[in-house]
Amino acid sequence: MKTLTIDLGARSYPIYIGTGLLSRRDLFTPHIGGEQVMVVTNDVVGPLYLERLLATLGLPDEAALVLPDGERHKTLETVNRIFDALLERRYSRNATLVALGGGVIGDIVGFAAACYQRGIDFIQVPTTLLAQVDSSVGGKTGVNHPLGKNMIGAFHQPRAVIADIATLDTLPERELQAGIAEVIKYGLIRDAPFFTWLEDHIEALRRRDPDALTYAVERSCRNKAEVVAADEREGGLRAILNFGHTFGHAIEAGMGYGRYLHGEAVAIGMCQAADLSARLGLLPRRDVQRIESLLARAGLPTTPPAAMDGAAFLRHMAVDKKNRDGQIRLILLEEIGRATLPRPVPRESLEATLHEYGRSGA
Ligand SMILES: NC(=O)c1ccc[n+]([C@@H]2O[C@H](COP(=O)([O-])OP(=O)(O)OC[C@H]3O[C@@H](n4cnc5c(N)ncnc54)[C@H](O)[C@@H]3O)[C@@H](O)[C@H]2O)c1
Ligand SMILES: O=C(O)C(=O)C[C@@H](O)[C@H](O)[C@H](O)COP(=O)(O)O
Ligand SMILES: [Zn+2]
Repeated sequence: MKTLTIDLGARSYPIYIGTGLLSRRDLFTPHIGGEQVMVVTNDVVGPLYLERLLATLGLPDEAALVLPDGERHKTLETVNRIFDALLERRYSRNATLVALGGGVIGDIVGFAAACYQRGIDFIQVPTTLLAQVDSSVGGKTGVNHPLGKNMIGAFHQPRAVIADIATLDTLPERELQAGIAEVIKYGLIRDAPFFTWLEDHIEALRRRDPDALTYAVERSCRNKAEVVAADEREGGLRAILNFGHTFGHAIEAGMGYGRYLHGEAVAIGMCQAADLSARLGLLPRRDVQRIESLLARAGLPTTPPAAMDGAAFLRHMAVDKKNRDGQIRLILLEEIGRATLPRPVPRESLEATLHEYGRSGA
């Protein structure tokens, strides 16, 4: 097992990465403050891993809450179901929530923990590659609004992240690929040697080679932890973690939540952001091809759906959280391994990228 620490100055918390961790009670107990614990999961992950986790924690079935699966349930209504359960079961301020699942469960449960009685503890137990490399770390929590992705949320850090790589054995291939998109993102924004490593090991990752997976999770978490430690609330540097997301979130909201997986939408968005970077003379065109080629080898889409024309993109990008004074700002690449901070871009260049991808779209 590897242990990383995310250091936020006044606070820090561990990220445990390894196999068999769902059975390691000793990893959980130091991060549970009181006697009341609720494990929140969904109806896909629950049947796979809930019984084992409850046994590890010595909890009865009544300590669990099973929510419906899917991005379309990442809503305030679902968060309210957690509040209902906490209140009906008389959970106090020193209770701990345990989020068992992918990024959707982690974001929902984290947000419920941020709000219930003005904030209770929670532990992230991520079971998708995407959640293990990205969403479980860093404290962004929240839910979607029909008009915009993750529009209602809070920063609320978990007490610990416990990433059991063995849970990835049951992950559907499409979900694994979606997670690889966020892994590739770290190579693009701040870790060129990791990008090269990914070019050499993408097939090993896709066939779930345990060493390759463990290495990718650890290196991704290390990158994320360093960025979040430097800028917890996205005053500056943290925005680079949003590379490709301005386009990607537009696809998720525009197509209807759940039609495109988050990682798929981000993969397309990273191609668009790379193209725009080249148009603006920041990134060599050959690097755009290198990026598209690696994403395609990962089994990811690289062009947007035909239904997302330029106008649809611009409508959704108009509510991006990085906008200032109503102006769209984008993260660009100066080279593979070096991202810019968010910056306004000339409208005609943005429209040229949207037009180019509109023409090639599936
Ligand atoms: N908070 C953050 O910093 C952050 C970062 C990246 C993404 N996100 C959010 O994360 C979400 C995407 O997360 P995701 O890709 O994990 O999707 P997800 O949570 O929907 O999980 C994907 C699917 O896999 C299932 N699943 C989970 N673990 C499984 C397992 N071990 N075996 C079999 N099936 C399993 C889930 O039930 C679901 O059907 C998006 O809402 C995105 O906005 C948040
Ligand atoms: O942790 C971050 O910061 C990120 O931006 C990570 C992203 O991969 C993630 O999708 C995040 O949820 C996006 O946040 P948002 O603020 O753009 O909603
Ligand atoms: Zn993301």
